Amino acid sequence: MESIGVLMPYPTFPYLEHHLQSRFNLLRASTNYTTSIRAAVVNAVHGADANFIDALPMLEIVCIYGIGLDKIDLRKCAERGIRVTNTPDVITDETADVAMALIISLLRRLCQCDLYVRSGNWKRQGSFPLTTKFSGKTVGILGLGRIGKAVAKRAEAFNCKICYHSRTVKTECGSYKFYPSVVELASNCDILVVACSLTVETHYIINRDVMNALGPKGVLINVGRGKHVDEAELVSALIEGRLGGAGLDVFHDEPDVSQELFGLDNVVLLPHIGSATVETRTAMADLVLANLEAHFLAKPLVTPVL
Ligand SMILES: O=CC(=O)O
Repeated sequence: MESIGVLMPYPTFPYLEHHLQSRFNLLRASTNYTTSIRAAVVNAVHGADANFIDALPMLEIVCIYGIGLDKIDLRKCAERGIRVTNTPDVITDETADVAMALIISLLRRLCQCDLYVRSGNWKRQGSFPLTTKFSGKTVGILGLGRIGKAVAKRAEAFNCKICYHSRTVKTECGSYKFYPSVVELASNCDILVVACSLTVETHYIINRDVMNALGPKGVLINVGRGKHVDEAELVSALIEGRLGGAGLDVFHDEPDVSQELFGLDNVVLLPHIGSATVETRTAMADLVLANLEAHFLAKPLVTPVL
């Protein structure tokens, strides 16, 4: 397979680059090589749009090093008969762990606590102000797919009540209460976790009405995509005290983050680290490699999208 041209348009993870380089003809920029490129490895954040795909006439497969499909022109891939794979399952635990970390950091104000100790304020000013308990709260989950279910399982271990809104009722999750709308879900939970995929239907699904329904004591956690949330409305809701807090791993225009959020005490902001551990990124890379090899050996793809 050493002669097969595989394009990786931007750096990802040295382990993946090393294995691609040793097994394929790894090309890092498409210029001048377009006709020899038969596969592309992209991440979920930059994706593969119509221009990218059009520039590669011999492209047979797009392997996403990630799960989100919102930046991939799936219609164009389908038209051209280009196969698409992503890396589901292996990122579930990690992303759910980050959701839990955001909830606890936000409610117990762990970032401020850390600063309190480091700055010497503990010694100077005494005990840190009281915070909010997490165990036993009601957790509402938007999107009860793999990640949503993993968040629910973790929250159950904290004696939380679980409710959700999804496209369909999940009969296998009978102990979780289903709400037919996001506003109803938000009205009936303390913590709302966004764990659905970004589609035309879920774009800005967290709008002013949802934030108002969640209310001054409610908190929003987003481990999905920034564009699930109307970020300008979120800033207003937090500043005006209509929403209690937000824990965000994803933003509308990453890596640009609304500056107003920096000045707020009731937010925890992470740089899109849902799957960012050595263990998970290695498992994701192994899946990319397995899909590429399966494709070029004419075997069934391991995790096909198309
Ligand atoms: O956000 C990350 C992904 O979609 O893999």
